[in-house]
Amino acid sequence: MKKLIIQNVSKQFGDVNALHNVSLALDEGSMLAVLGPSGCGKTTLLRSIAGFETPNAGRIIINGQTVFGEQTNIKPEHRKIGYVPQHGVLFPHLSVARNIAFGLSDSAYSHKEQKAQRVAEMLQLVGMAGLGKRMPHELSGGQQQRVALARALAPSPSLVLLDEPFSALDAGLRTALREEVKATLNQIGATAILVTHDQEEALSMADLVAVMRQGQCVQVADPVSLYKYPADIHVAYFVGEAITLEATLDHGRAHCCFGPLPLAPGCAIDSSSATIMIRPEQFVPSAPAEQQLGGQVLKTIYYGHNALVHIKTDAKFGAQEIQIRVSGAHSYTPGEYVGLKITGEVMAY
Ligand SMILES: Nc1ncnc2c1ncn2[C@@H]1O[C@H](COP(=O)(O)OP(=O)(O)OP(=O)(O)O)[C@@H](O)[C@H]1O
Repeated sequence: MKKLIIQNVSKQFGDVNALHNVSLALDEGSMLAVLGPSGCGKTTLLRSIAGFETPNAGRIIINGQTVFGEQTNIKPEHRKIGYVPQHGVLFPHLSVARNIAFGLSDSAYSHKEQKAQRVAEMLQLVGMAGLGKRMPHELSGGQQQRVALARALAPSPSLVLLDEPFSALDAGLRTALREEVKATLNQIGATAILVTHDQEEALSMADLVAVMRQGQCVQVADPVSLYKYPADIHVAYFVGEAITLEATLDHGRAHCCFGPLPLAPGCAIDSSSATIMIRPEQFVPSAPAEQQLGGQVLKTIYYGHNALVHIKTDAKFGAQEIQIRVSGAHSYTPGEYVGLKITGEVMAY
């Protein structure tokens, strides 16, 4: 069953089209990442789903119930949504336990003991059992975000909305917390939407990624398909490093300065003028050989687990500056000549 359906939602602020005809659908128990650059409309979309923003057009259905559209606009507090905002999430004057209990209604949890029990369950869920008496300022940034998640999950929401919840954390903590949050949401079968401008976060956490640009949803795909088959060059660059080359397409092959290359499914088969896209890790270094693609190392950018090696291909292969991704265990010296093989298919636009 679809937990969330968004149909042609638009929102204008004056003459800014913050959202333009956005449509999305999300399965129960899955996570959607909304990915896009600053100002593309991510937060407006999240706030429209939550009911904090009223769209100008469209329809939003949660759990089979229209919460917006067709003369309906259900108030945020009746949409059964858990919201984890970016900053300033906890009430500073309330203990961790009281922060978590804040969203628990007296009707659903009429006894004090029931509330305390639910708070204890939530603390356990986010790995903070026994810390309910602490005040927010006595917690690390990561712990504060875990409490914010516990508070959002406590009332058993239909949908959990996470608005860049890791952006204020340092890199190491961010990676660890991403995995924890994903595991926690999986454990309770939550359906969630994560807003982020970090492609690594979107690809590593979500089942489905929606890429937004200037208020529009330009592609919705699972992480592997999105990375391998981006809808256009801009999406290709947004979700990773890309090398683009001019080519002609003929009978399902791209002909470029590196020779003939197989085309990914769904690309045009014939064209006298196309741009192809290759990912840096599709280049595999090999021993230099006659008539085989190769070039001279310009520089290496080392990332530890892997490295990007900048190479200028040989003149007979177009003297192109490209980047290839190699294991961090190998080192390449500027001036060194390396042979290159290209693996997999290329996208053409
Ligand atoms: N309340 C508002 N009044 C006027 N313009 C707004 C308002 N809220 C958002 N906008 C505009 O709508 C567009 C989309 O904004 P939004 O905050 O949704 O983008 P975003 O993708 O979440 O950006 P960021 O990643 O920087 O948070 C932007 O041009 C923004 O300036």
